[in-house]
Amino acid sequence: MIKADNATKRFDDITAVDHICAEVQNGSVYGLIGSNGAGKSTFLRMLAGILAPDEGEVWIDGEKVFENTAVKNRCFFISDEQFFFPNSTPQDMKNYYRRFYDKFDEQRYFKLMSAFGLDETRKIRTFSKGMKKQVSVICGVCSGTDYLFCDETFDGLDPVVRQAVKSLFAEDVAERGLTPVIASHNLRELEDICDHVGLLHRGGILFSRDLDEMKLGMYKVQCIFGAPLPEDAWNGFDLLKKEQRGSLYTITARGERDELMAKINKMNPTFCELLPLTLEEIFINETEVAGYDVKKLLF
Ligand SMILES: Nc1ncnc2c1ncn2[C@@H]1O[C@H](COP(=O)(O)OP(=O)(O)OP(=O)(O)O)[C@@H](O)[C@H]1O
Repeated sequence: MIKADNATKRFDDITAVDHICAEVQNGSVYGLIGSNGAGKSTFLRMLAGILAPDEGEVWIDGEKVFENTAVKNRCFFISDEQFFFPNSTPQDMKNYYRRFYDKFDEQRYFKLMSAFGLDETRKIRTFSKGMKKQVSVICGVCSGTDYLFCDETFDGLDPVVRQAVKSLFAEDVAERGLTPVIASHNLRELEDICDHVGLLHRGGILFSRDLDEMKLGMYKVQCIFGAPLPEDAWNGFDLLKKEQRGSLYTITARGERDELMAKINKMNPTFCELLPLTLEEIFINETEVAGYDVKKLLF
């Protein structure tokens, strides 16, 4: 388990990370979301033991992270600003990581390089931004670490590769209990992968919640009626959102699923179905309830 206990980092008069207390359970996928400058990269670097806290502490499975080689051997950091040795090839980087990480899986590296269509003997500086990211991701998952810290890792990847990377992460989470912590300013990029999301704002964690918990008791329903409904038709519902286009309504409401559907069916819709809620919708609704306007913080 990763634990930040009042973790604080200052750069001169800027407090980039401000007394953060947070926990990341092993085997979960933690999304760290926040606008530009919120402190995501700094916090991620503290979790990975790259930056020392000025105040507070970061622990991994009860051990301090900073300057702890044994703990660092269990962590891989995929930086937003890609780091490769000058003039290096993927093969050089693989050999470097193989020396550092005891559990580096070389066979898997070969397999993934070929699956992603990357030439391991070509100079990385000649690769595109997305290809460089792919090399980092492949080295990251092949290092066999327990924790993977990803800073804007999906940014710049095309949709097919993004999905492939998400599948790789999901496979490692399921098969060997990997714990990825993924920082992004875009909630949509964390869709389908995170089970826990923390919202960072001005260096502090505003909100940290389990997605299944957030989804509980919140439903989105699309229904069509013979004619537009009167204004007071939805009065008996705990509505979070209502959209209307003629006689087509899309509502997001709190409540118990069967009770909600029974109430709508009593209104005699010609069509009615439950729709899945997007991560963005869940998050917006939930943070509104907690008193924050997430649209102002993220979009
Ligand atoms: N090395 C540094 N020296 C001085 N200030 C820094 C340094 N690194 C970060 N900061 C400041 O700390 C604050 C948080 O920066 P950080 O990079 O952690 O934010 P972020 O949430 O990752 O932003 P982005 O989404 O834009 O990458 C910002 O105000 C930034 O200017």
